[in-house]
Amino acid sequence: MPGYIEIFNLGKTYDTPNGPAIIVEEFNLNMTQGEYICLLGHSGCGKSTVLTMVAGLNPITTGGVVVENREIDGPGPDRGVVFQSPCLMPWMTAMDNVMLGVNQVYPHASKSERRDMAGYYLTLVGLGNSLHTRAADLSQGMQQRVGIARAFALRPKMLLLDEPFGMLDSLTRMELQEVLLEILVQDKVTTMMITHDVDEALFMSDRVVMMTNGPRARVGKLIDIPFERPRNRTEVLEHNAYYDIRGDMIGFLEEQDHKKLKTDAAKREASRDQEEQSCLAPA
Ligand SMILES: Nc1ncnc2c1ncn2[C@@H]1O[C@H](COP(=O)(O)OP(=O)(O)OP(=O)(O)O)[C@@H](O)[C@H]1O
Repeated sequence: MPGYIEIFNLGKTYDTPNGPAIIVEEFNLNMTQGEYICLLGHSGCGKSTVLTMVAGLNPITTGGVVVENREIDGPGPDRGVVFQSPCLMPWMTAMDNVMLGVNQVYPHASKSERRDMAGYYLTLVGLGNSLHTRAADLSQGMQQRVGIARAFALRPKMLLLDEPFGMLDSLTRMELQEVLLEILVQDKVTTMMITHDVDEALFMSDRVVMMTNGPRARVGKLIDIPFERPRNRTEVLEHNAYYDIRGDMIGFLEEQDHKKLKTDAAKREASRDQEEQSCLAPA
């Protein structure tokens, strides 16, 4: 059955000084509407490469991405992106930062409708009292809230989050995870999020995509997360499947570690052999 989001045979080759490097290859994934997926894998395996290709910000080498029956060919308002740092205009207010995107995507709505839209999402993320505060005067957590409101206010079909809570302290992080889930219950936006945090993936997602180590990274394993929504952190932590699934995820990452150690050792041996051969070769 075709997915609401279809990612088929997605591949990325970067040109490097040492020649082409195939970072992602044959990455395949279908998502249903409203599904929340986390991408998990070792640092440098290619998670951001996949996410930025889906966002249309990174040219695709092979394969493609279909969002609700339309193959993407670049960035678009149907996909909202939130990075680790929200990149706001520091001299503009929270409201004006959100309005920047809303004005572009909804030029035919009246000014008051656009302000209502921006104000609505800023209030949902807990910034109802800071609408007119300059971004530079907001804490990091508040700035990230503006980033999330900005993405939602465009009413995207898909939300792409690249470690959105990575720079926040653990309390703010937990608070924002809950804010995000609350909005998603209402808006049902299909979401792909990168995280390094196994517990965050367990709390947030419907499925976790475990990526293999690069080069040629792909989907290594898909893990279903069975916890009911709306989720309550304590109930999730106390669920009898929690530690089994967590163990499964960590087991996969450890397995990838072993494979990497083996490939690195084989590479070192091959380069030593090559050096020896060149020393023995007649001048
Ligand atoms: N523009 C580029 N040119 C060449 N190589 C690149 C480029 N961008 C990324 N890479 C390489 O591609 C690989 C995957 O990078 P990517 O940022 O997608 O990984 P990641 O899994 O998101 O990493 P992290 O978890 O550390 O953020 C890395 O080896 C990186 O050095």
